[in-house]
Amino acid sequence: MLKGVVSMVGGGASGLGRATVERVIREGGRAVICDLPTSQGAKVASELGDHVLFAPTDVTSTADVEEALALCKEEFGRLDVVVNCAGISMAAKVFNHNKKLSHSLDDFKRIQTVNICGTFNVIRLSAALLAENEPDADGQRGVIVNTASIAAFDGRIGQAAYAASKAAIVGMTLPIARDLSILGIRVCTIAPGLFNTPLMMSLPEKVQHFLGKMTPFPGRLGHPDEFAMLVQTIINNPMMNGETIRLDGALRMMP
Ligand SMILES: CCCCCCCCCCCCCC(=O)CC(=O)SCCNC(=O)CCNC(=O)[C@H](O)C(C)(C)COP(=O)(O)OP(=O)(O)OC[C@H]1O[C@@H](n2cnc3c(N)ncnc32)[C@H](O)[C@@H]1OP(=O)(O)O
Ligand SMILES: NC(=O)C1=CN([C@@H]2O[C@H](COP(=O)(O)OP(=O)(O)OC[C@H]3O[C@@H](n4cnc5c(N)ncnc54)[C@H](O)[C@@H]3O)[C@@H](O)[C@H]2O)C=CC1
Repeated sequence: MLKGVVSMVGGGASGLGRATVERVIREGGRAVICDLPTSQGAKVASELGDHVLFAPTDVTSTADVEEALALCKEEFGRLDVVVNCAGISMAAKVFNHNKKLSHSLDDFKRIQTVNICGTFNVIRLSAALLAENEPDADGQRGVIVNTASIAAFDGRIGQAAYAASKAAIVGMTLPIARDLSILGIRVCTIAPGLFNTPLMMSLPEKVQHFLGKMTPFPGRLGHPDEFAMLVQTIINNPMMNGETIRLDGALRMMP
């Protein structure tokens, strides 16, 4: 049950973030979708009804995130849960001998900026609104769930930039949970394996096929709502804090 819970979902217009918004609404909560102006955020919000708002947001922008938080407070009066799903990916070898090509430094920086700095920016700005909540019997005021990837641990050929960004999210989970514990805000990270989303579909067919066969059980891509189910579990279990949870069907990616 997420009845009455107000959430803000970075990257909520697509894939895992959208599935999270849909589950929050199904379970009686409300949501603010924070996604790019060019995303499907407005369409998704209108399809899901009055309990969902769209805040055009680049998660790397202080002004955008502050505006999204102000909209949340104005329209819903509070914020209980932040889910950071916004993220991008790219693949390139650090040096491709076939093509005599070094990895673009700009591409490397772009991935870190969105995935690490975007996640950090949403956390650092939303903590104040979460902290305004009346504490529950445990003293809890809010929950933050971030999204890493199994690439943080099993990064493949071509995934230096992406894996680095996801390992950083894993690395900052515990210190941020420690920072915010005094306020009663829990922080966890999910490291998904392979899920059937538009981002995954951007992979070359050969890589998708190769990886899909790799998941021991179930031998398939995950359904985005299976990610959202774990978000709900984290929200509902007061003892889950400061940890990264793999959600991957026992997949350990090969090189
Ligand atoms: C249109 C390209 C878009 C790429 C975007 C990638 C987005 C990744 C989405 C991730 C979504 C989130 C998923 C997640 O968090 C969980 C995961 O991490 S799933 C793992 C995803 N896997 C990857 O990201 C692998 C990325 N690597 C590659 O795609 C390639 O290695 C790379 C593009 C970096 C290099 O390929 P290429 O330039 O072709 O290198 P070569 O010229 O050396 O290729 C020689 C030869 O070998 C084949 N090959 C190269 N890399 C791989 C590989 N990783 N797996 C299988 N085969 C590979 C290549 O196709 C050539 O074969 P030919 O027969 O000669 O064509
Ligand atoms: N699909 C998969 O198999 C896996 C995905 N992940 C991670 O899960 C997260 C969600 O991925 P998917 O749902 O698959 O991708 P997706 O591409 O379907 O959704 C990502 C959303 O993030 C938004 N976004 C991108 N940059 C943004 C920015 N600067 N500000 C605000 N929003 C931004 C996009 O507009 C999009 O709506 C990503 O962080 C990804 O790295 C991790 C492991 C596996």
